[in-house]
Amino acid sequence: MRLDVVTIFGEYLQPLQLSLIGKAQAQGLLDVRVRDLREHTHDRHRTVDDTPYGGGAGLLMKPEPWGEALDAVLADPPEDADPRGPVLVVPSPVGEVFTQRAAVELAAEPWLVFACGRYEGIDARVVEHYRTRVRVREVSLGDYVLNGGEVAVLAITEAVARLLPGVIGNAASLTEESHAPEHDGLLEHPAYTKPASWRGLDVPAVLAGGNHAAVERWRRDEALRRTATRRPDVLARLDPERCDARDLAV
Ligand SMILES: COc1cccc(COC(=O)c2cn[nH]c2)c1
Repeated sequence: MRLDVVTIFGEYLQPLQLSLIGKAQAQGLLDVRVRDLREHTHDRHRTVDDTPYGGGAGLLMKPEPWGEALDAVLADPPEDADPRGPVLVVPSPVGEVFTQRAAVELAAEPWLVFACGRYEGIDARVVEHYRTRVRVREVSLGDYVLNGGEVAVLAITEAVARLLPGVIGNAASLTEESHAPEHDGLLEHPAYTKPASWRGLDVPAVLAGGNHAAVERWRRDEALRRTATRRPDVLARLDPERCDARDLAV
């Protein structure tokens, strides 16, 4: 997968060189290219922002540098690019809330381009213009505001890259975690490892009992119970076709 990131703070993306994502790059599973938006300014002060029309506090990112930067990115596609071009991902407080489903969708793309907004955001015409040329997804990590999109890019990139074959050693673990479609998006059950007793707290006996059907039943019950108490919105999405009577009794 090819990832292009356009930003004025490239150093924020350094963590992508570490650990699993760094290893994925070394293995050629990921090709991360960071582009400095200021390379696409031509005034002495390398200006990327200006005051908003209609007044209001703060500054907005000007459209021209973004147009030049994104055109330069699109002019250099990877060999395996989709005929529709990349998905342009714009982290933003006004975006669709990012979910594991979105991570799975983005992980299927050969090419993602991230636009990191700063200040109060990017002139609306940038997204408007690029919607006519590529698929654009404005994505929010949640109902809070960051100073820029870079931190969101780190989170989205990690969520997406770990789904790529070969990035995570044990692919089986991907299907057993919270929000995994294979588990109906439920929250994961509590998990335990040795010792069997710790500070007077014992591992639930069923887990050491060797009865795999009982273990699976316990895990499903706990996942349903946890989801019902902490994320009723997720439980509400549960496909009734995939529940048995006992599921609904929990
Ligand atoms: C593109 O316009 C803007 C404007 C303001 C901040 C940002 C950075 O993203 C976020 O704040 C965010 C992402 N998910 N949740 C919050 C982008």
